[in-house]
Amino acid sequence: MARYKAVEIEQWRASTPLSKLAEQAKRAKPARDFIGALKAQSEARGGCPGLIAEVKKASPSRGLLCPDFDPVKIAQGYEAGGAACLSVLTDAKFFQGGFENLAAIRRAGVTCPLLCKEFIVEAYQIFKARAYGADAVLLIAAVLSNPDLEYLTKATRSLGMQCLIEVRVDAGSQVHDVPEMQRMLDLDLTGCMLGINNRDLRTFKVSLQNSADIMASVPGQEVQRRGLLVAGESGIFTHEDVQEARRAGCGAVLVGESLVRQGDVAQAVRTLLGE
Ligand SMILES: O=C(O)c1ccccc1NCC(=O)[C@H](O)[C@H](O)COP(=O)(O)O
Repeated sequence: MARYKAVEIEQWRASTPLSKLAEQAKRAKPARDFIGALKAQSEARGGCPGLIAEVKKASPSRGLLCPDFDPVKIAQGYEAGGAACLSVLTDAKFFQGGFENLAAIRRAGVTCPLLCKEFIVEAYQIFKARAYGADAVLLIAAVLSNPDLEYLTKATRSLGMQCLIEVRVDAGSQVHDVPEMQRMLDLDLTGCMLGINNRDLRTFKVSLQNSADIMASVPGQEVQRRGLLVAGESGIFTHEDVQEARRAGCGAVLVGESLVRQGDVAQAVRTLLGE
C-alpha cells in the first residue's frame, strides 16, 4: 500500500506542485490540538481513554463497511455523540477514502480535531493534509526509517500539526530488527503521540492483547514513564474493549468499523464510551 503511494504522489504533483499546496496550507485555519483534546476528554472522564472515531467507508480486510457512506453525516454524528477527535481515511485505492472528505467535514463546521489517515511516505502528503484541514497526521513506523520519521515529524511540526506514530507487533514489517516501540524512543517525540495497531498486517488478524503486550514490554513501560499518550487502535467493539485498552495503559482508542457499521453513529459513540 505504501509503495503504491509513490505512484499516486507523482500524479498529484503533476497537477498540484508542492509550492501551490504550501500556499494553500499557509492559508488554512490554524491546526487544532489533537493530543490535547484526547487528554482533556480522558481527564474529564476519570481516566477513560479519549476517543478517536474513524470515518471509514471500506477496508482491505473487511471490504465495504458502509454502503450509504456520507462522511459529513458520520463526522457530525461522531461529534454529537461525544468523540474527542476524528480520524478520516484519505486513501482512495484501498479504503475508498479521499482528501475531499477531510475538507468537506471541516467545511461543515465539525470542530473536533481531525487526523489525516494516510500512508504517508513524503512531506508532500503532510502539506496536502494541512491544506485540506487536517490537524494531525498518521506516520507508520513499519514503513518509515528513523531518519524518515525525524524528517516527517519535523515537517508536521513546521505546519503546527501533530503526529500519531503507529507501531505494531508485526515483526515481519519492521524496518529494523528492534521492536518498533523501542525505535520510537530514539526520536524527538515533541508534538507526537503513539498508537499501537492491534491488527497484524500479514494476516489481518486482530488481538487486543497486542496493546497489552507492547505496553508491558520494556519500551512500553518507558513510554508510559515519559508520560506519552498512547492510543490502542483496531478491533475495539465494546465498552469493555475500551476498558481493556485502558488497563493496558492506553489513554486513547481509535475505533472505525464498530462505529461506522451502526445506523445511529452518535448513539454508537455514547455506548462505546459507556454512557
Ligand atoms: O482496516 C484494515 O483492514 C486495514 C488493513 C491493512 C492496514 C490497515 C488497516 N486499517 C487501518 C487502521 O488502522 C484502522 O482503520 C483503524 O485502526 C480502525 O480499526 P477498526 O476499528 O478495526 O476499523
